[in-house]
This record gives sequence, structure tokens and C-alpha cells, in this order.
Amino acid sequence: MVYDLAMLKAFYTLYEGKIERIRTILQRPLTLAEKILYAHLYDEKNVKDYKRGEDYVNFRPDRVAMQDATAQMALLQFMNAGRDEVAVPSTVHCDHLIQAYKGAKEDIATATKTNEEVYNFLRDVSSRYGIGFWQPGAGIIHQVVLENYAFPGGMMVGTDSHTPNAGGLGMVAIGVGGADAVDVMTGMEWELKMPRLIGVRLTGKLNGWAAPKDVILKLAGILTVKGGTNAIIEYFGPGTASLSATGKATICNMGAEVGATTSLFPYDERMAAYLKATGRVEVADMATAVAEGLRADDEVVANPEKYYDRIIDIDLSTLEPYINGPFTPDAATPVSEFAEKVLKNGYPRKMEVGLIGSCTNSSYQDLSRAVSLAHQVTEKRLYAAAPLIVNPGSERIRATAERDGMIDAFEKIGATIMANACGPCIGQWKRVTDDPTRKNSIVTSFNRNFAKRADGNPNTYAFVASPELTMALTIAGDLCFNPLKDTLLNADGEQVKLSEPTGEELPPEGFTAGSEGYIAPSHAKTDIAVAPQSQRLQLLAPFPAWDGEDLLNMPLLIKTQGKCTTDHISMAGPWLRFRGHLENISDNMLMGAVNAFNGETNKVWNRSTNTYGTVSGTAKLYKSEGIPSIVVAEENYGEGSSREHAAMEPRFLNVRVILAKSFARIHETNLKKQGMLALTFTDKADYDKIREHDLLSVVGLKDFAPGRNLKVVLHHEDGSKESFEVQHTYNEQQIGWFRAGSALNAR
Ligand SMILES: O=C(O)C[C@@H]([C@@H](O)C(=O)O)[N+](=O)[O-]
Ligand code: SF4
Repeated sequence: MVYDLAMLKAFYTLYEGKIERIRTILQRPLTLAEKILYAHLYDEKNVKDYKRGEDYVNFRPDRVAMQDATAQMALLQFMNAGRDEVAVPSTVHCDHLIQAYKGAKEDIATATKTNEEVYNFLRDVSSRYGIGFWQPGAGIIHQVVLENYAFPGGMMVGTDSHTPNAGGLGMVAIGVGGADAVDVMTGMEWELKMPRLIGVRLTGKLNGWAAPKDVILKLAGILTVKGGTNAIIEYFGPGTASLSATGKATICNMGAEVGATTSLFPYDERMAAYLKATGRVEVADMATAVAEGLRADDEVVANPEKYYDRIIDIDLSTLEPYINGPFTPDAATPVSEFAEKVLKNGYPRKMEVGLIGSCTNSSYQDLSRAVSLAHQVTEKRLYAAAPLIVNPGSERIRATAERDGMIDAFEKIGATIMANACGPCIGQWKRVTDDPTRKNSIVTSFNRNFAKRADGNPNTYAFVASPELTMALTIAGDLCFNPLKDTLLNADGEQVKLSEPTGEELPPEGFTAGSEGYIAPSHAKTDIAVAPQSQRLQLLAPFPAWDGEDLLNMPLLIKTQGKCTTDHISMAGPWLRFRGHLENISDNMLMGAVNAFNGETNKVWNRSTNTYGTVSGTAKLYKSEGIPSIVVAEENYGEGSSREHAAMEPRFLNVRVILAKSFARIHETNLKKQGMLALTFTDKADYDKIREHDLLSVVGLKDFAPGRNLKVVLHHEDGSKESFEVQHTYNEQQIGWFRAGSALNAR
């Protein structure tokens, strides 16, 4: 048993009392999210009815999870925080740094060699500070957390945007930057703006080809990639009971794609079944004993419009499978309309690779439903027209799937079983292609489909679907194939139809142990060395404090146009190897962002040389001349990942301000934590006033205060000037971080 049973016993013993006390003070019915949030206030003495979407509140999460690509920077910051041990149970998971190429065995052997320095650093730091360490091959962080650590009613933070996956077990699990994880690991207050609440009422029951993934694919089309920002999505209604715990987790996981702070489901029999199947009977019993506190109050469920800020209804019985993309997860199309969309938009009709996996869809149930289609290939004398790549979610899932004949069934139709890891989902995919300039289509069971994300190729059109639809389109090799109505020509020249997928929610014979790969901390106080000449790891120097002056005459580094996710700001894939080395990774800064003045990427005007150069190269030159610069952007800047590198890189290269039309939550917080200024246009039309050769000033910083707008002055090349107001969401404490140079400096 790797989870902290004593901590859980204490939690559940106190939980009902906490809820009762909160109810007495608030004097109103409570949603589930409110019960869990108020049960985790940092200071339980002064409970008040915090205003959703406005008040900043300090919380005390129960645990922290980090993955190997973000843990490096998180732990480098933790090492500077002066603590000897983590204050709450914490774990590190090695899942992002394994490149998918030949198959699990070879790829893990290769990764173990190429990442040795980083793995040793993470293992040694974990052991020294009391952090659990999960080795490469153990599984994807969110699957391993669900199998071992998530618990109904709990609260956790994770240095990964898909931490909300644990909502599948009724937990408030929130993705954060490393600096936030350091707050929790050092036992300090962890601050979050009290989220708005979006209630999603599920009715009916999934049937046929529809899968839990289709709930969130549909919802992404309704909410769009920014519709959930600063909100918790709470699912309720009779339809929730029919969804497996891992199906619920899939839905919560991809809530990150609509910017949700987190998503969660009420505790039910399905969660209890999953807890028991994963060796946590006592947790199921304790949760069952306090079940009323693990769901929204009856009054809330009866009158949801009074208690949620928005209600969305989804009838599972009529829910169609969806296929979302290309290039953005909210481009949602029901399968019945997809062929028409492919033809109308000229998407590459040939489906070239199917990929099943990622933290969103790699559970035992996911694999079992996909494999029921793989069996039909043999039974109906079909063949898989496209190659298939499978990344199981964890060693426990893989070993059980292997015992139950699933791995053989996948391999029989030509699938390559990759490591229990992120792989292609994070761009860790050594893809072999005949012609990288050819527009091509892939379908994945992942959660994101941004340009270049999976294989670094701008010509790859990625579509996101359920594992079942991914499997069907892999067999057909044709984006226009609709398995609900179309047939396929088999080896005997017959037109055959695929039967609806079937599968097991949990392994009938239980999970096998599998070689889990967990290392418990030794707590031995050994010194952690980082080689000064290392190209992968670099100790952090504090960022300089604010000099007390306005920021005057800053050259415009780049004015980005359109979508600018954390993948555009700090690309993953080949750049993951530098995630522990701030200077090296800064070479990728904003290389994927589109320059509004020339429509190109990584090509900006450098005012010092009057030539065009890369974004990071230009910023580096300005920095060497002591010149601060500014970045301008459009909506939902920093969409996607929790990687704080997207905030630390500009900070390191002396970019002082990001001025955007709007921010994604995690990234806005990461910018604040790192001492950057995150400002938004009061009038979004002012974005158009900014010219390529402008110098920009931000004035009013001496009176920088919560709720008080600042001013931007544009100094145009022709000598004319314009100014306009900009706003911010900084509270007093966060203004202190800016003044001190970073939150870490302000401790
Ligand atoms: O970039 C990282 O390391 C974290 C990121 C990653 O898991 C991703 O899916 O992009 N995420 O989603 O937070
Ligand atoms: S979204 Fe992909 S890269 Fe991110 S944690 Fe999940 S599997 Fe890994």
C-alpha cells in the first residue's frame, strides 16, 4: 500500500464535522465543490461565504503530484525554500520523458540512458525530501494517482494541467505551476480565486458507440477552450451513476481543455467499485460512511439554477460519438456530420495513424472496449488500414490487459505497444513518415490536438476522439468512415459492418500487481549535486526585484496573433530535455507563436539590429543591452499546460510584461508567481493600435493596487503617441510578488 492510510483515516473522521460547521456558518445548501473547498480552507477559523469569481482564498490541499517534465523546475524551487521535508504527501512520476519509437521495452531502455541524469536527480531529491518516486514505465501520472492516491472528498494539486483526472474519484484536483506546488509542499497557504460553478446535469445512459469521452468532446464544443476558465465543472444528475470511475475521470481530465479549474463527480457505487478493485477497500468504506458529504445537497440537485452559475444538460442516451479538431480541442463535430466537414474543408481524408492512450483514455475499460473492435478485424476478415499505437496508462493496466489477452489482440492487427507513458501525446514520438511536407491526418484518444504537438509537423491534422472511434477509424483508414452506419469491404469481398464495442469496466479477475516501479523515500539527508556544466539541469538564481520605476520604452518583442498555447510559448517534445535548465529551454521561447505583422512563426523585428530574428534571440540581445521588452497577445494566452517554463522563460529573458486580451488560469498565475506583469486590454480593440516598431511604456506602477487600472503608452516610430488603460487581477500579495521579483523571493 503506497497511500497514506493514517492521513485518510484522520481526514474522514473529521470530514462530516467540517461540513456541518460550514453549513452552520453559510446557512445555505452546498454544492459538492463547495463542501470540498470549504473543508480545505487554510485557516478554518474565519470561514465566510466567499464570492465566486472574485475572492482569493487560501487552501490546504492534502497532497501533491508532479511529473518528470515539470517536477525538475518545481523541485529546483523547493530546494530554495529552506525545508527539510515536504509538508504533505507528494509523489514524482516519470512519464513524459520516454520517446515512443520502437516499442515499450526498447524505448524505456533508451529513455533510461538518455535521461539518466534527470531521473537520478528526481529520484535523489524525492528520496531526500520524503517524496514518493515512480520510475519510468510505472505509468502516466494521472492514471497512477487514480489507482493509488485519489480519494473522494480530498483536495490535491499537481504540476500538470490534467490533474483534474482525479475528479473521477470525487476529488478536487487542480493543475498548477511548480511554484504553487512548492507552496503546498512547504505547508504554506495555497491561494486560488474562488471558482465559479458550472453544473452539468447528466441524464440517461450511454449506449452503442458512445463513450464517456464524448461527453467532454461535446461539452468542449459548447464551452469552447476558454468557457470554463476560473470555474469548476460539477457533474450531477441520474446519468452520473452509469459512468465508471475511469469514465468519469476521462470527462474530468479533459475539462482542462475548456480551461476549467477542475471538474468532479459525486461519490457513488462505481467509485466504490474502483477503489475496491485497486486495493483500497477501507477507503471505499470510509467514503461510503460519509457519502452524503460527498455529493451536492438534495436541494441543490433539485433546484440547480439557484446554486450553479450556469447549467448545461447532456442526455447520455442520445449522445453521439464526437470527433474534435483539427488544431483545437473545441472544434467539436458529431460523427454523423464529420464526413461532410472533412470533404468541405479538404482535410486529408486518409487516416494515417491511430493512437490510443494518454492520461485521458488509457484505462482498462478503454483498452477493453477498443480491443473488442480489434477482435472483429480477425473475426470479420478485415484488416487495419492504418497503423495503431497503444500507450497503456500504467503498468498495472498493461500487465492486466496482457493477462487478459488484450495486448495480443492489439498486436495481431499490427499495433505497436509503447511504454506506459505520455509518448506521442506530448510530442515524444519519433514518427517515421515518407514525406513531412504532405498534409496528413491522425486520430488519437488524447485530449489536445494543437498544431505540431504530437509530431512537430505543421502538416499533421490531429483529431481527438474516444478510443472506440479511434479504433474504428484506424481499421477503416478513412476519416469519412462512420462506424454507426458505414460498412467495410473484407477479404472475401463482402461489405461488413462493425458491431458496437463492448468491454469490461474493471478486470473480471481483478488487477494483477504488475511491476509497479514505486520507490519509497529514504529521507536520508544526502546532498544533491547539480553538475555546473550540465545541459539538462541548472540551479535557479532568484529573479531581480522591481526597481520601483515604471516600465518605460520597452520594445515590442512580438505581437502574437490567434491561438497562443503553452505549446506555442514553450514547445514540448524535443525541448523536454531542457525542462530543468532555464537558460537552455529559453531558446524555444514563443517559437510557435504567430507574428501578427508577418503571419510567420519565430521571425520578429529586432530594433537593435534592424533585422528579423528568432524571438528568443531577439529577447536575449535586448537583455544583454539591459533593455526590458513586452509581449502582446490575443485571447486565452497560455492555454493548455501547467508548464511554468512558459512564464519563467520570458522572465529570464527580461520580458517584463505580457499584455493579452485574456489569459488561461494556470498560466496567469504562473506569470504572477514569477514576477511578470500579466495585463489585459480594457478595450480589446486597443490591440490593433500596436505597431511593429512601437516602444511601449507601462505607467502607474508606483500606485500599483488591486482593482486599479494601469496605463500603456504607445510611442510610435513617427513620433506620435497613443495611450490606453489596461487592467489586472493582482491582489496585494501578488503585487508583493511583482515587487519582490517573484513569489519565492517574497517568502
Ligand atoms: O508540459 C508539461 O510538462 C505539462 C503539460 C503536459 O502534460 C501536456 O499535456 O501538455 N500539462 O498539460 O500540464
Ligand atoms: S495530456 Fe498527454 S502529456 Fe499531458 S499528462 Fe496527459 S498523457 Fe501526459
